[in-house]
Amino acid sequence: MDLSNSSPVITDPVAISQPLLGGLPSNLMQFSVMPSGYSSSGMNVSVSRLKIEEVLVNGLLDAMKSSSPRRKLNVEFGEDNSSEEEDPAYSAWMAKCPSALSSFKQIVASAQGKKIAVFLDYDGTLSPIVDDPDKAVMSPVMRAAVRNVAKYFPTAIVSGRSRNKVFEFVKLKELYYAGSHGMDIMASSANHEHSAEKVTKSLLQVVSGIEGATVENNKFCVSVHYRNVAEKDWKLVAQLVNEVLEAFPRLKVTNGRMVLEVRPVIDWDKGKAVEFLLQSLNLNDSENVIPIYIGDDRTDEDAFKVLRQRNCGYGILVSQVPKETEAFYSLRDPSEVMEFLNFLVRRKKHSM
Ligand SMILES: O=P(O)(O)OC[C@H]1O[C@H](O[C@H]2O[C@H](CO)[C@@H](O)[C@H](O)[C@H]2O)[C@H](O)[C@@H](O)[C@@H]1O
Repeated sequence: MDLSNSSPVITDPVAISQPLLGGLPSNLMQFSVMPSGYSSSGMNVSVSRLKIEEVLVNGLLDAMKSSSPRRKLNVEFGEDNSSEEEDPAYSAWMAKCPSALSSFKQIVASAQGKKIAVFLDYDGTLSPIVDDPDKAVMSPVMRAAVRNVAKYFPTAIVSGRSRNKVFEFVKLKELYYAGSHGMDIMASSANHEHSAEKVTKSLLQVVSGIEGATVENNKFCVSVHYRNVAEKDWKLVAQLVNEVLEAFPRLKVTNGRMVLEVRPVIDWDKGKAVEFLLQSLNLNDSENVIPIYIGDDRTDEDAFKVLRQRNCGYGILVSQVPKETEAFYSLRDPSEVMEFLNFLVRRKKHSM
């Protein structure tokens, strides 16, 4: 992720022509992007690194939310959350961000005569959050639901994981994949990967003494997981990550669901990735295309925001707790995501 030698984000014909992306139109091969706020000299790094203390506080809040009793009901399928709406705070939030299932009729009415494009986050959206990131598998029924959706609608996975890794979980060749928060559809330089390897090595060294801390190399981004670390050690994890990053001024850290995500300081995120995919897939006609983006994480907010700003399509937040969001609708958990995807397919078949 040493960004000093090359443009940070340019089309990589090798990367985008890989079979994983499956049949991208040829215009994608010519598409290139130079994000704003960046100069190829590498001097104009305008995004300041989040203070690690801030990250930690956010992380603590996140952890508190994640470990709430509501989350404990979050078995992937078949749980009874019928008392959910009785929580006044949740009900108030649902009034602002209604269920995409109960609002399904409105959603399809607005999509009448238009083409739907589906964008899906992976962790927490298609697979339930689990303690071991390597075991975040997708259930066969969810895979079948996503496969069916992709039969009728252009469908992309937009994940914080590396593209290859998320493909190993999803295993569907008919989808489009954007990994490393969208950087893995188009990042060009081998330097990025080289730097990810370097920082991964340093991070592994420093957290090796902390029980439960793990480091995951996501090709252009690196995740430091603290889900399985005793709470008393979280601050230490954060401090150590911060110290390592002192030597990598072109990297920043953001906080996810009990994970510190180290990524390049470039103006690129899941929102930009969605815009890129819409353009590349000839789906940029906001009059006739309705993009639906489903995700559970802070990084998905960038994509929700893009859809809101374009005034076309819908962000759907997966959450069992009220959250500030740019999404229009909500779903409680992956089981509801699956239900929503199945509804889309059923409705499509019905209208044919
Ligand atoms: O954009 P996503 O597909 O949601 O990826 C975001 C991060 O997801 C993974 O971590 C999260 O899920 C793990 C498995 O359920 C969980 O153990 C961890 O606490 C969560 O933060 C992934 O491992 C990270 O690398 C991604 O950045």
